[in-house]
Amino acid sequence: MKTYKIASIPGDGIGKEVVPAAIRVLREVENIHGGLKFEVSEYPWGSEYYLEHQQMMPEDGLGTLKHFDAIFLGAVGNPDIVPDHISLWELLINIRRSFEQVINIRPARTFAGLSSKLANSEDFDFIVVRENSEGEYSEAGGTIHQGGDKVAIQNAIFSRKGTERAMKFAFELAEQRRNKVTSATKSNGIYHTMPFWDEVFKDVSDNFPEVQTEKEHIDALAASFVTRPERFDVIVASNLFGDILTDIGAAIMGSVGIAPAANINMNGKYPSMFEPVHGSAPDIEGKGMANPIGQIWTAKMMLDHFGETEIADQLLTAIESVIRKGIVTQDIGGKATTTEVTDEIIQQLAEVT
Ligand SMILES: NC(=O)C1=CN([C@@H]2O[C@H](COP(=O)(O)OP(=O)(O)OC[C@H]3O[C@@H](n4cnc5c(N)ncnc54)[C@H](O)[C@@H]3O)[C@@H](O)[C@H]2O)C=CC1
Ligand SMILES: CC(=O)C(=O)O
Ligand SMILES: [K+]
Ligand SMILES: [Mn+2]
Repeated sequence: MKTYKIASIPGDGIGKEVVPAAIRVLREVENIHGGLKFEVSEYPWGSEYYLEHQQMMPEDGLGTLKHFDAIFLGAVGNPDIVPDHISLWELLINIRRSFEQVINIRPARTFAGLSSKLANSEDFDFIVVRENSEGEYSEAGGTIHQGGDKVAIQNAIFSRKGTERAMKFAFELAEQRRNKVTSATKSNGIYHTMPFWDEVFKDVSDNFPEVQTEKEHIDALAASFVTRPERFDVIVASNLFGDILTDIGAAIMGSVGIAPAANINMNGKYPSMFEPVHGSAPDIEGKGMANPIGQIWTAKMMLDHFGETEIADQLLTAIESVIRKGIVTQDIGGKATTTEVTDEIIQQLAEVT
């Protein structure tokens, strides 16, 4: 029996609805597989925890998480009670940085039976590799003066090490796919960091002569995601560009509610963290309407990460068949509740295996 220790952090809002749903699916994975066990420990960290303790997680929270095989997180953010930059930086971004989860992998693709928000869209299947440790998401900077004189400075940080690492990851991923990498740049408007980004891209691409490359400015690239998503294979992007592109990728699939993501630690020192692209969706919290597919597909990525690829593929097949049957939540055109979709995925999983 192989046992995986998972730290579950539902977080805020619909995170508290979709994480338990995905854990139920993982329980079915255990049943079907027979040789796998998930030891799940749940931590109630988030904005409500902050109200009580003035911090998003306990002082030794990272020490607690460190010993797990993976972290399975929903979403963080309840802007009514904690400012977003505090809640995200103290929990989500703190874990990403402290645990050196330097790459964020975010796939997007069409599914049979799921009508993309694009009219007459062709099939597409791409993965955004988002640099996850530096870039525009940075604490470097500050404010001076107050009121009308107030000035805010925010520095973007691009190291050769971090940039090269993300690009190399993207090329290696492309080699296992369709051999194409697109670089998201903006070297026409951002004077220092983006020409540097282009320079590193050129250097890394020289080591992968068989991979086709292109670079596109982020504005045009964002438009291409909408007009011609079928032409992409792997896209490598900085932290902010990758963040924005992956919400577009999710939107053209049909909904941000189905997009998965994996925050990958590459040096083996700390666990990786699996959390969907979407946030805590306060507008639909508590209504039973949250699409659980993003979180469940994220669980599939966690299974892949563990090397349990066969059952992971079966889980994706189960998700696909539920989409095809149209037993889906409102965001993708159905009437089903979070629980009904989850029940159906569990049932399909039993049937496909
Ligand atoms: N990784 C994380 O934990 C993230 C956290 N956030 C935080 O979440 C809060 C809300 O942020 P928003 O910008 O509104 O982004 P959001 O992704 O939470 O919501 C955007 C829209 O998508 C819908 N949506 C999201 N997930 C859905 C699902 N599973 N099923 C159906 N509909 C879904 C929401 O109802 C909303 O209309 C903020 O506090 C924000 O900082 C936002 C993005 C990522
Ligand atoms: C914070 C956020 O939106 C993200 O990391 O995707
Ligand atoms: K999330
Ligand atoms: Mn985002």
